[in-house]
Amino acid sequence: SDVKHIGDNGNQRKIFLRTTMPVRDGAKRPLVGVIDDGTKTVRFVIYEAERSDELVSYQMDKTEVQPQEGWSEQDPLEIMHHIKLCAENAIDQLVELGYTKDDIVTLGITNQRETTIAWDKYTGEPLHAAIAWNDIRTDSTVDAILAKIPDRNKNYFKNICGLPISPYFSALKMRWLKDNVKAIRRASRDKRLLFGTVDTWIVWNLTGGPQGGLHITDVSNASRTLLMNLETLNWDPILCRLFGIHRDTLPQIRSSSEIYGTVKDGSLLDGIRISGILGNQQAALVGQNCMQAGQAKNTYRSGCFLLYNTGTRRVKSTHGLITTVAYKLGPDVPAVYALEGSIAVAGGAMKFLRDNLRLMQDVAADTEHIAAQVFSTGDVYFVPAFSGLYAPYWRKDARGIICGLTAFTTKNHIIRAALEAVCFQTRDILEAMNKDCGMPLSKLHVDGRMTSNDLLMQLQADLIGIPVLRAQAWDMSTLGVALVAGGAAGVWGAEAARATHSDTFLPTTTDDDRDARYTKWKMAVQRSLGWATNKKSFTMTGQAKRKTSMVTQQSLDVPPTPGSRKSSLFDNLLDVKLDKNYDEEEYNSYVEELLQYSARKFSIFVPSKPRKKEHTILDDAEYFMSKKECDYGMCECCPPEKKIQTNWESIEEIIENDPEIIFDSDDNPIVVEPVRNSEPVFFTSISTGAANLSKKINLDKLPGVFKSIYNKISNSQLT
Ligand SMILES: Nc1ncnc2c1ncn2[C@@H]1O[C@H](COP(=O)(O)OP(=O)(O)O)[C@@H](O)[C@H]1O
Ligand SMILES: O=P(O)(O)OC[C@H](O)CO
Repeated sequence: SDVKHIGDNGNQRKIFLRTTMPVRDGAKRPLVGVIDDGTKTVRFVIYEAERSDELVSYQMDKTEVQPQEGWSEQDPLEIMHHIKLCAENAIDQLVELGYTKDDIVTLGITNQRETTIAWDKYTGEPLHAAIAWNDIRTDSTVDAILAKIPDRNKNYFKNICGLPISPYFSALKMRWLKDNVKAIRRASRDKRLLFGTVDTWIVWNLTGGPQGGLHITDVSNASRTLLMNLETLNWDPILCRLFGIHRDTLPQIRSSSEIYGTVKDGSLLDGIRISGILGNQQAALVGQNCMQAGQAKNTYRSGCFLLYNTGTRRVKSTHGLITTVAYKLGPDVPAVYALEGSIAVAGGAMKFLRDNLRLMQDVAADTEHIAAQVFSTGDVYFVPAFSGLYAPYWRKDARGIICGLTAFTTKNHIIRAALEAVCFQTRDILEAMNKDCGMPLSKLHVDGRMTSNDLLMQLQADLIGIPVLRAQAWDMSTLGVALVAGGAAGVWGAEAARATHSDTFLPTTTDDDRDARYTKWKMAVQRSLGWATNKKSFTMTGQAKRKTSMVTQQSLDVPPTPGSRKSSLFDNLLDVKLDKNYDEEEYNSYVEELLQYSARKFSIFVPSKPRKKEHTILDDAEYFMSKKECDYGMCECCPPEKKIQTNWESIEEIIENDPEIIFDSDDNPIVVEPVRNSEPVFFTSISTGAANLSKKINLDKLPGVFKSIYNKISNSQLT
């Protein structure tokens, strides 16, 4: 490696450690083709086996449709069309290099995760546009689901599937499709409905579609649906019932690396095997060679996703991260898990500044240059919570803000603040990861198109205080899946050449400096929370008066009689016919037990504050803004000793304990405040099969009936 010191750029001193790229040795090798369906683009990339730099590639942009604010759709047919065209164009380039299509021995597929497609099994026709991962139309679907869950706790099923209930994940999109699209309900009734993430749609079409196409997915994609049990690696019956998704409509879950089948679609790819599937962020983890527990990578694209390999251990995050399957390298080997911090908007903020505010013309060419015109953001902070905040906050009610503007602020400051927002969000994730894993990360591997921005990389190192190692190429996802597909096809050995990093960015700031800036970032985040109330999202999505097939919150007041469809909290759950694989008796007791714990027995612990009839939005805003400066010790009024403390725990607690604003049937806002005054009692011993439910209970408010039920089930003496 040679070391380069690059002169001052603003006040950023950049330090690179450059390693050399792998050298091609001239020998002809088997080829591995990769289909990469991203949010914005489709690519077809071809690798020579065991070589980490791509041989040829071809890319096409996709059409993103936004029929309403917050909605984001894609055309499933366009995805298949682009895959074929990209493959043809990439294969054309092979000829000039002395290869032919027949040298491609196998295919891998990597894809945007969570994006959901529904189609007709017999005609192959999509029944609706694909609902993209970042679409937030399911806001009210989330609320309807939460209304069925004790304390409206979005993390209630995290023990089972690793995820919070959020519009991000596929189950919500499937539920929305069933609730809102007649054709889908009809197809479901006629047993013609198939659901899938994009990998499933692609494989089904490539392997014959209506003529015997394989309806499969891999564990990494399945773990993003909110329907997969992380332990059994299969669809979880309780979750399927909760969301009202029948297992017959879901694909079979397979490993990430095995020969699934052969292309049979009459295209140029006909006859080639398919042997690898990975969600694009998990694929980047493999591509970056973060295959040991304790290694992590961050991919900066439209969104930003930090994955930390935890080996075969499922680490449950208590700090807002999600647990996901990283990969499973064969049907008979154990799955490897990861903790993930998902950031919804990273590069997307640059696109927003270009397209919506017209602050620049070309993101790739202009961002770094413009941001480097100023030494700092001038205390401007930009929280790009366009569709809420994902990890670690999981607040769908957050919205974007730019704060700290003065008459001195220019577009240079704002663009720089957008870059810093990506870095601060990454620090949010690292803080949570360090707490969950108990050991701070010592370096961060990065990739993704945004990493070509040197200023961003330097700011990232400065704001997290550890070295940032940039991968040799921006795209590690296609390399990762080429590796697992090549492995299953026997052409890519485990010890073969993997990607190496090419540049290292070292931190140049002090701890105090970065902590002070981070405190300001947290304050900005605080101000973005609670902006989008349910009322707004209802108006935005035009669903205000829509009747869903979900039970409404009112039905919580009906005492559940297990087995009775009408009074059951899990009304629509019981609507779904029992799968023939279920043991009916076991199943019924399972559901019954869940009902016991999910019904109003728990919900009554939501504080029943007397409703102020005259409550207005302004009162709520006042609440949000009150005492925040003091909470951070940054106010004018507090004694100096308070000001020096920055207690991250308490800040997180404040965020966690923020009130949520909901609206009653007359559209009056109600502030739902979490219980704060009394000590919660924690017990975890209620075992309900796959669901291991635990609940925070306020003993003072515990009614006698609950105590008897609890004592009966848990065989203990709660008095
Ligand atoms: N030099 C750059 N500086 C900052 N942002 C960039 C730069 N180059 C690309 N981006 C941003 O990175 C994202 C590109 O990611 P890409 O991989 O094409 O998208 P996707 O995540 O949709 O697959 C875009 O949102 C773009 O705004
Ligand atoms: O295509 P990307 O890079 O935007 O990836 C999106 C993620 O997979 C969403 O979870």
